[in-house]
Amino acid sequence: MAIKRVDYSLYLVTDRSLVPETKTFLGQIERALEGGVTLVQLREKDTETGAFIDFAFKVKALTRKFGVPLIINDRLDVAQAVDAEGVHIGQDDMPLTTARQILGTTKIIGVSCNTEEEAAIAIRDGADYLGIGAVWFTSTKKNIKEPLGIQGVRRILESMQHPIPTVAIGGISAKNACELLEGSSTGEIHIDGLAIVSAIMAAEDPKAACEELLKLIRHSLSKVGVKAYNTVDDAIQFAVQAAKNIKDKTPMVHHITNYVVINDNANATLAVGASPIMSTNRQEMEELAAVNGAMLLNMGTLNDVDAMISAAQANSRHGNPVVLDPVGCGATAFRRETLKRFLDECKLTVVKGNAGEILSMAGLGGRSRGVDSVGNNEEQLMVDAVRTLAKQNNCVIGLTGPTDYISDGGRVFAIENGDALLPLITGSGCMVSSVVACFAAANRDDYLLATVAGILTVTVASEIAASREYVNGPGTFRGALIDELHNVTNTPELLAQYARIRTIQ
Ligand SMILES: Nc1ncnc2c1ncn2[C@@H]1O[C@H](COP(=O)(O)OP(=O)(O)OP(=O)(O)O)[C@@H](O)[C@H]1O
Ligand SMILES: Cc1ncsc1CCO
Repeated sequence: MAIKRVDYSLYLVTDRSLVPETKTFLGQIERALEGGVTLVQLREKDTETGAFIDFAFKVKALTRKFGVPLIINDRLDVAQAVDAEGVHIGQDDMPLTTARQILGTTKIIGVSCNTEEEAAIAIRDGADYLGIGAVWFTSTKKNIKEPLGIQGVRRILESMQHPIPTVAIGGISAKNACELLEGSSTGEIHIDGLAIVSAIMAAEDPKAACEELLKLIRHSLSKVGVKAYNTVDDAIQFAVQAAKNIKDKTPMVHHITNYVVINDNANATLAVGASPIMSTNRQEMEELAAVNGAMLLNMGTLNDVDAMISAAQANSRHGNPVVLDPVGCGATAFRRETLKRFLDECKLTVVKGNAGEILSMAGLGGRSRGVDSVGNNEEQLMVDAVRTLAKQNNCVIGLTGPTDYISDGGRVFAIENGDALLPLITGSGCMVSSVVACFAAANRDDYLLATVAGILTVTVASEIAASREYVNGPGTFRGALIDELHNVTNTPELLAQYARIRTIQ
């Protein structure tokens, strides 16, 4: 997946032996996903490799649909075969450093730890998260050492000099979830989520069980000071800092864009403080990916689609965000097929299109007219489209128009900024995508908020540009827009001053 901020809150660890007789293993996992689990670890101890891979593909199809990362226990080969988002390894499994060499930096690797020393070594060797346990004795794991209890978990948290995300595991249920989360918190460090086996796998109704657990976990996490980054204030603060980060990091943003907008895209990229490179030559894709901050693909004037796909894949291998602008994607069979290839063959971080394009992607076609926006539509339709597409494609979806809607499948933001001159210049949407790519390049911790920040920057800049007295139509506005992209990102407090953002539940 395009790695977004990983939500460790409710982490399902599977165990097929616990599934009630009247239920199926896959059905239990699907119900759990419906109930909101935020991460799934497939743990198969006695399944033959072929059968394990077959089953893992089925689980991957489900986790992909729900936009949840899939982690494979112990078996790197299976994780690679199904392109899972990561692996979880125990102390007796393959060493972390070897696993990292094999999987690279873009995959999540979690490590089980039972002591302060094990935690320190896993952090030193680059684990993405720790599974701390067993907290209590449990029927699902036989040969466990002395259980840690709540105080043992707390001791490990206290010992962490460079904290990374942690989940607790072992005997956890709705009965002890809050006590564990709140009791192990040190005030500064807390566990980020709970890994749960039997309370979900053996449940008669895993969906209801997960909903209850998630409510308890979220409540306790907010008590120990976890921020969800889902308010308008969060988005605005993020945007202000994110603009500064572009200027500090000056990331390179590789564009394969259309020939109508190419110069405006390069100038917009420079104006916000990033560095554009507009190469289309296959021979340098890999080398560029190694030094690149983000990749932008734009479908406006499609030429060498294979080169675009290999460039996107090279960037994903290097951990770079990939932004797609699906220009006119519903207009012709060729564009529909090309979009499908991008979705199937690339790991897209953000897809940003106008209303017609995004609705067409959501199967609500017929509303798309060439590369133009359809104008006003029901808000609910737009919100459902961005949220569902984000879940299905495991990425952030941005839909632009008079109001812009952005979702990562959970959170949804609406932006009301923007001047009516924007749709009168060709490629204003393409410029938005370029700027989103710049924000994503320099702000990799939350791609939803980076996308909000990118769209906000262009729309605020457009309002300021339109108000300049020398602007008297689309031509002068186009130049002024580049000026104001530069000014707004040099004084990003303007974003906070002008922002008209809403959250949608
Ligand atoms: N009527 C409007 N009023 C204010 N802002 C608008 C309006 N319509 C679009 N915008 C803004 O203009 C920008 C481009 O959005 P739009 O949906 O027009 O893109 P697009 O159709 O993909 O453009 P293009 O294909 O020309 O690149 C977005 O930032 C959006 O917020
Ligand atoms: C007009 C046009 N045609 C293909 S791309 C493009 C620019 C808007 O995306």
